[in-house]
Amino acid sequence: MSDEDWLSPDAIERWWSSSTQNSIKRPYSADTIASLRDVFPENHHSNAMAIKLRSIFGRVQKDKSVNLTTSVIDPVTAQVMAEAGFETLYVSGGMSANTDTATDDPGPDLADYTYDTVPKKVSTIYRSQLLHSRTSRVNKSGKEDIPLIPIIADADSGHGQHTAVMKLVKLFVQCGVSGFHIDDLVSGVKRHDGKDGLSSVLVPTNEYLKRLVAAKLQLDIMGSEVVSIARTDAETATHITSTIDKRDRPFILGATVPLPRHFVHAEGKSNREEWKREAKLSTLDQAFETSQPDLYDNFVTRTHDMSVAEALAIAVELAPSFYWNYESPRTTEGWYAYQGGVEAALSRASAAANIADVVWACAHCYDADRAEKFAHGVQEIHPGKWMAYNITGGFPDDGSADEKIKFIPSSLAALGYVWLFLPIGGLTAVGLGSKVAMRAIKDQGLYGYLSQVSRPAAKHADGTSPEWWWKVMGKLADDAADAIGEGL
Ligand SMILES: C[C@](O)(C(=O)O)[C@H](CC(=O)O)C(=O)O
Ligand SMILES: [Mg+2]
Repeated sequence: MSDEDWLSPDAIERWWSSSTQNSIKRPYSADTIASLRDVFPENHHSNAMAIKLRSIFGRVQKDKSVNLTTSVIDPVTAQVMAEAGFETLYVSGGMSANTDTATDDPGPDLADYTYDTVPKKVSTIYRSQLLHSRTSRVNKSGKEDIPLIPIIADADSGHGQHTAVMKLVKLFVQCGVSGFHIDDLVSGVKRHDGKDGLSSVLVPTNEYLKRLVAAKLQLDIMGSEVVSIARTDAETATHITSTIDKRDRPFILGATVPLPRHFVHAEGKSNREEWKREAKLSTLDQAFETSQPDLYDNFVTRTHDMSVAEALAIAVELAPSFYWNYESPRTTEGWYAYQGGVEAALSRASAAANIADVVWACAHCYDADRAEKFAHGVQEIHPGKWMAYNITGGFPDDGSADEKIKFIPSSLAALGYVWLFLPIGGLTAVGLGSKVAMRAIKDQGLYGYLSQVSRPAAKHADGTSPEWWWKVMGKLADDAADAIGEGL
């Protein structure tokens, strides 16, 4: 878009009908975007990088392959990953939380860091790539230019309501991101020990979509091609904050057995487990079908567009003795019990696919059946939609699944997944790699450093040794000094 067209709604419409933008259904007009824009466009590097990312996804989709990456931790890992031939880099919120937050306070992955944490990491990695690319050109080392690698980053739950999401997205774009993911979680409530059966807590579908629309609105305001990835945690979710959205009705659980006290009064793990067993949790529709099979079709017809509260009233009108209580299993925070699974993830991804470029059902571990169900479900409604997959762990340590593991990327590619990432792989690799080197320095002193660290590094790893920074990178500074000359 030229600078003269920047504030023209017609030009914005034309951009929206281009191949990178035309699959998105926006609930706002080009006039609105024109009126929200600053007078001048910012000249974003991230636009060029985002187009590169789009072409990588487009290419792997055509080739029926998948782009695989892992987390980049710092400029050194970025450089090592570039040399290894990675085509995308992932800036993980979890790895940022563990190592380096904007407030300097590391901790577990709870997205409780300030919202500039991940964008700042993106900025460091992006700028380090620019520097390396300049060096490779200035030194004309005979090697090919070091390519700039698109960065995909973790936007967590958006760090607040729509204005926070917009500020976060703006900062990401300014920092040189090429893609980011936003999820449907309530921030900061992950239990790592699974206490009380609590895993992930979702916001209603509507709130999730609002986050994604806010993100797209900000991208449109900036004229940005950055790729948005809609992550849903519905596959592993156990709770939801509200029952208001009718799209969440099939997954809200209620008690089918009246118990004298509600769930919150059952104290301790075993009492809570027992409460849930006795309450015989079920969704409203399943409960009604089981208890009133003859009335079920009528119930479905009358309630197809209703939330649980509305549908429950109809259920009781049709069968006054019917019992289903979605209030009694609520937690002390007020969260409702939720039936997570691939169907729930599909319900969210199908809606999110209208407003985001990529859909992703976060599962942490590989499961062939769920990966297939999700892919088929998405592709049936949104043919050609880009899909992502993540694997954190879950494989047996004894090697018994190794042969199968080798084929996971090609199986995912065959299903249409375009991006596969190992969020914690970068940190684990850095830790493991430096263990050998640190042990050598500790045990053998200077000789250990020379023989096992600095000499191998000088041979094999541009950008990782001080010699390299001095000699190769120093040429940039020397060239600048020559350009400035002796003074006028
Ligand atoms: C992808 C993720 O959001 C991350 O921050 O890297 C984490 C990774 C993990 O905890 O396995 C997540 O999946 O929530
Ligand atoms: Mg994260």
